[in-house]
Amino acid sequence: MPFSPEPTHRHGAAPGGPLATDVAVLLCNLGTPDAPTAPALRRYLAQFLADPRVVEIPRLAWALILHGIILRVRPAKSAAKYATVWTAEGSPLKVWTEKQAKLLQGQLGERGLCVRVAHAMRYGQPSIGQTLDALKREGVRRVLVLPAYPQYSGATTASVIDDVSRWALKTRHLPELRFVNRYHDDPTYIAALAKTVREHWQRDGRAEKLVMSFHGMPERTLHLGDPYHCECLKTGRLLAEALSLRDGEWLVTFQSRFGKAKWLQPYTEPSLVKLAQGGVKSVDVICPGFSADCLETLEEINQEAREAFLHAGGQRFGYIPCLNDHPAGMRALAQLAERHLQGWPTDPAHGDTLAAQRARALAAGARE
Ligand SMILES: C=CC1=C(C)c2cc3[nH]c(cc4nc(cc5[nH]c(cc1n2)c(C)c5CCC(=O)O)C(CCC(=O)O)=C4C)c(C)c3C=C
Ligand SMILES: [Fe+2]
Ligand SMILES: [Fe+2]
Repeated sequence: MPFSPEPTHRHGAAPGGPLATDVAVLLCNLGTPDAPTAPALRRYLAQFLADPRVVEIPRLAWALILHGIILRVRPAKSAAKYATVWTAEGSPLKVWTEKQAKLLQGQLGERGLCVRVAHAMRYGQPSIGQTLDALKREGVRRVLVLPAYPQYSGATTASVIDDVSRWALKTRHLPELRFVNRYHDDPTYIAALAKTVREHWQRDGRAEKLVMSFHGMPERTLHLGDPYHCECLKTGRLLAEALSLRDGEWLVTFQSRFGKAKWLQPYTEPSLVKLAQGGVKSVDVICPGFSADCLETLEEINQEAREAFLHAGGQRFGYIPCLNDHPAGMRALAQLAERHLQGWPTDPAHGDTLAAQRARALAAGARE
């Protein structure tokens, strides 16, 4: 049978027919509101910020602050920001994540791997539990969970694993499960980032400094043993090495501070302002911790931080987009998945497993 990387043929959820593979990759991202409106933001933030992995303060006190203050004020403010980056197809994070799942399916197919790729969101839709249920119904018996976070943190990666575990607690016949915890130092990921920087330099010229801005975390999580900070610094160092940058030509900063506590430093926007005030005229900014452009990169960096840098005397602010659907970034994800799929039956010749045969028999029975 000719091999097709298309998810609609034997290797995907063919309408009316079962899968020829019982192996799936589940690409998980954070999730995003359904609409750039205050009610949609309230639903999204209520779920996101109630996660004890995200806000680690005693539950009762936090519930009072969250419902008494934050969910009354923040939804409208955040909705206005989302409105500035919203596209015809929806939130950028959703659009990129869907596209990445499709491309990953194709890339794995081209590598001769017969797997089903699906995507899910930790907060909002499609949820991780509902997607795992759907995969099971299609005959999937093995799932590689791939959180789209290069650097591990309790707030992101572990929270995805929590959610899969919550689904597992109420599921009788569990699939085999594997998890990718991190890929912050993966050479193909670093090379992909370096490629996007070089492409930017070729197109727009090279700035005096390369600022690598990562999403922040409360500083206390570092002292409690969260590896996130160290992994961001390692990604930064490896990217600088890949670009042959010298000390002083690059820096790592942390953005998106939330709440009053001290977060990881240096903070992105104040650093950019300090650079401009110190006479730096041009910067390039990349956000290597985000696998896809989203509110935090498009609005906070490419709008707010840009304005702050220019206002403080900077003259040129180059924004380098996230890996999104860049072929080099997709190759990195495909290679990562391939490595973690080792030993599972992904060969098309072996794709017609007992599970798939059983699913087909069931489907045939159901049609009669
Ligand atoms: C990439 C890694 C991320 C880490 C680490 C992270 C930690 C973290 N985030 C918040 C609070 C908010 N984050 C918000 C948006 C947001 N965060 C990430 C990624 C990480 N967060 C992404 C990709 C996005 C964008 C989502 C989108 O829809 O585009 C928001 C919502 C927006 C807003 O109201 O400002 C909040 C809130 C905390 C508290 C935290 C660590 C403890
Ligand atoms: Fe966040
Ligand atoms: Fe933000």
